[in-house]
Amino acid sequence: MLEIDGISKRFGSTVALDRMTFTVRPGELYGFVGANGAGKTTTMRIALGVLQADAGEVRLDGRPLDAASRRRIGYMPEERGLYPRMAVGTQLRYLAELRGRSASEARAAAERWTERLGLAERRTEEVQRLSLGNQQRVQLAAALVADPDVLVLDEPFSGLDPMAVDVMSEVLRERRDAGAPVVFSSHQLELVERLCDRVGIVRSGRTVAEGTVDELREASGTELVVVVPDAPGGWADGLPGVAATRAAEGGTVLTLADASEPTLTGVLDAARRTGPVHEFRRRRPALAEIYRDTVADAPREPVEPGVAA
Ligand SMILES: Nc1ncnc2c1ncn2[C@@H]1O[C@H](COP(=O)(O)OP(=O)(O)OP(=O)(O)O)[C@@H](O)[C@H]1O
Repeated sequence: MLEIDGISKRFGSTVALDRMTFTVRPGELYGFVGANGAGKTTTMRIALGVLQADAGEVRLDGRPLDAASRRRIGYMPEERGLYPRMAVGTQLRYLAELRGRSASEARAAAERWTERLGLAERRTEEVQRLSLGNQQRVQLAAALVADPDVLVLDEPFSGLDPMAVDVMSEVLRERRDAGAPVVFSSHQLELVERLCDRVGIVRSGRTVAEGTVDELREASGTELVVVVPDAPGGWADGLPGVAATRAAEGGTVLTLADASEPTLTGVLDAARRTGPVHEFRRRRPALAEIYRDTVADAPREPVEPGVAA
């Protein structure tokens, strides 16, 4: 389990992190999302010991991280720190050996991961001669080659072609299924929604919402889609428990102030009085919408871990 507990970090007068807190559990794929400059890379760098926090603690399996436990983490940095002139295979073997693997283990792991990530033909090529997407595959191989217990990946999907996105997704799921905590940052919210068990939304260096996408949906309020073709405009305005209405999704979308049984029954009865009801369902907002709403009205104080804002 990887715990980021109340990490703060300033760069001069810039507050990059302000009590950043979240936990990635074993066997969990955790999506770390937030605007440019929200503090994702800084958090990951601190977790890997590349940067020092001003306050707070990072723990792995309950113990503060030290040099030895950091070696258990496979890290894919945003700045993609590979040696440009080294051949792919040599580089991967070198990184595996640096992390304590024997020469034969390192060779086997480099072969396995280059094979798996579609890089077998590129093993003898210099990294700098590869396309950016292929360099990124090598970077993922570099994070995996020493068989880490935890994966921390900074925007691993950016710039990948659809096939590479599929391979990356599959590898992350596999590591998760093998019991590793896996955390990655991304601006591709559809992908995060599809892939992640839990999501942390950060703003201005703090976690402002956290949970499964369904929990975040629940916390973002209830909307109903009602399609009543014969209804006059404004048919749902002012119904008890209805905070707002708008025309969308081929009918009327009602934002409920409360999603209680009487409110739902009242809306359904009102809809029926206008004529046939073609659709009556709860709307499921996409993560991108929840994200926009959450970031727009984020609270000033951070939420308790595990509680969606
Ligand atoms: N080395 C540094 N020196 C000064 N300021 C920094 C440094 N690194 C980060 N910052 C600042 O800290 C804040 C958080 O940056 P960070 O890179 O962690 O954000 P991010 O969420 O990863 O953004 P992005 O989505 O653009 O990658 C920003 O205001 C950034 O300008």
